[in-house]
Amino acid sequence: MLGRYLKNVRETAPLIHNITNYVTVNDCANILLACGALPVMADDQAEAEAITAICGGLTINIGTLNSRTIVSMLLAGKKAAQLGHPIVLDPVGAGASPLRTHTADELISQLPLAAVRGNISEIKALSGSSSLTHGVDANASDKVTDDNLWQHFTFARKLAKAWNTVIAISGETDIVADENKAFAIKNGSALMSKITGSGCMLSALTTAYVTAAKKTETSMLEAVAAAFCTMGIAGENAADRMGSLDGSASFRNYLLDAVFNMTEEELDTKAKYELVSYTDD
Ligand SMILES: Nc1ncnc2c1ncn2[C@@H]1O[C@H](COP(=O)(O)OP(=O)(O)O)[C@@H](O)[C@H]1O
Ligand SMILES: Cc1ncsc1CCOP(=O)(O)O
Ligand SMILES: [Mg+2]
Repeated sequence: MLGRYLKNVRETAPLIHNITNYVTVNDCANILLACGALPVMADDQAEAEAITAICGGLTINIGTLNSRTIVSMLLAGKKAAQLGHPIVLDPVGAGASPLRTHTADELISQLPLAAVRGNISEIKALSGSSSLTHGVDANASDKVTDDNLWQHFTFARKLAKAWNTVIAISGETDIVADENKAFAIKNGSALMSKITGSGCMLSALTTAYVTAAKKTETSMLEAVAAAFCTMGIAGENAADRMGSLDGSASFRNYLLDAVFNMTEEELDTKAKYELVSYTDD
């Protein structure tokens, strides 16, 4: 059932505006091209609104935020909201410094977000729960496991309701939730945490999928889950390709190749998830 969301991306080829960090910007542009979308990176306040206006969706990634780009994020976000374009926020490093946490809080309170995609420590830091973000990586003590899965479903659901968005938490087990339903996704490879950018790429991919979902009037929640399964399956396929002399640089290339070569059928058959619908309040 998720394969059609990849088809939607390839058929609509959405142009995505990314205000993102200078560490992984090239990977984000390439993964958008690999899935069938088109990227444009633009973070100057003099053009942020104009670029947003010609695009279909917006990614805001605070990975290397600064006082200049924060203004651009808000300008582009407000323009996107005015035009009804989906916005995905990646709160990279929220919890690691007051600037990151306060900026992410401000973006969440001022913008209508289609999804907030972060690792568990970033999302916990923004929820007000205690969390020790490990720089831009999740802290091992925050990990989602089979034993605490239901606690995290409840946590994500409450936050989705409070922020009126899809909460998309990545890790070995991903959680993608709105206030009514939640996916627990088990695709992926441990090698994905050995490269920088797997989370940023996933956020850009998520923007492509939700923008295509908006254009085709399909489900936002399922679109985010489809982006997560695409990334996870791509990680598995890339890991399968690793030779004896391959390391993290090859893995990064194989990951892009795997998204480029992903088929709708593969997404349907290899996606590993549990879908929970809530019946109570
Ligand atoms: N140990 C793991 N096993 C399987 N997949 C993983 C693992 N760690 C991360 N991933 C995958 O890597 C991608 C990025 O997630 P994550 O590392 O949590 O983001 P970030 O880089 O923002 O911290 C997601 O698709 C996630 O499912
Ligand atoms: C290392 C680093 N520092 C600032 S942004 C960034 C990239 C983070 O990328 P990801 O969250 O996808 O690993
Ligand atoms: Mg990240």
